[in-house]
Amino acid sequence: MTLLNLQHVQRVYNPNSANPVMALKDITFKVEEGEYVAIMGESGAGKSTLLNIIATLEQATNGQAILNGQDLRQLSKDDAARYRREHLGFVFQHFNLLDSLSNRDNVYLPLVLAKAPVATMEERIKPLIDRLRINKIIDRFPSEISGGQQQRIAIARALITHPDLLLADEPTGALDSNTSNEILELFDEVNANGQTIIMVTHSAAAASHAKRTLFIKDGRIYHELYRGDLSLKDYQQQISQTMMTLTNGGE
Ligand SMILES: Nc1ncnc2c1ncn2[C@@H]1O[C@H](COP(=O)(O)OP(=O)(O)OP(=O)(O)O)[C@@H](O)[C@H]1O
Repeated sequence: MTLLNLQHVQRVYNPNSANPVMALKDITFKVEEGEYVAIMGESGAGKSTLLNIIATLEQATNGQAILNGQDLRQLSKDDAARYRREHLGFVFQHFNLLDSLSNRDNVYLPLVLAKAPVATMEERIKPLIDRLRINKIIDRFPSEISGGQQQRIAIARALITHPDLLLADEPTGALDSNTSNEILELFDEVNANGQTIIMVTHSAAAASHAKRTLFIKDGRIYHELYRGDLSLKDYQQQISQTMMTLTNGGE
């Protein structure tokens, strides 16, 4: 089933000024339930703008953005905030955990905001503690654990609402390569469990874990690669080559 359907999405910043910026010119693609899609492109290509539109943080100026049957352009600001809480999970480059809360309370936070009963929180955290291997750190504080461990807690926080879609923005950008690999393997497992993931990244190594990579250039989809049966290494090489061609202005 199609989870996300973007049709001819455009996003113009400062449309009435002397210098309007067309951050997205014409973006059309679909994401099926259970897919794992990476989005790559040079700085300024429009990746964050695209992610913000899918995340209901911004609205498309033109075109259609439909997520799980909901037309995102129809959402008011309040509706969008609720929609985000109930349907989307977020993982960021810098983890964005609250230092004053224990790791457990950080994971509970989206359910606290949704006024879920404590029993639901306790029931939902259990499989996450096992799956994300955070049992030893769950009752510490974010300042007492490593970056990779903080990202595990952030992933648990993103998954505890059972989101339709997990959005990750450079999730390994602040981690060393070994820890990045651990987090990417975790994303693989989360996806293998059926979770749909869209990840924005500058890293070919990170993108190679996704089953499909979309390349954005100047606000348009420039190219698309499927991993198919390729090994991680070969796929990563293909992604790097495509990025190089894109950066050099090739067709
Ligand atoms: N609020 C804004 N007002 C005006 N222009 C903006 C705004 N946000 C982004 N832009 C412009 O829109 C274009 C796309 O920006 P965007 O942040 O989506 O790119 P990006 O691919 O995410 O870049 P990076 O990899 O550096 O984060 C750029 O030209 C940027 O300067």
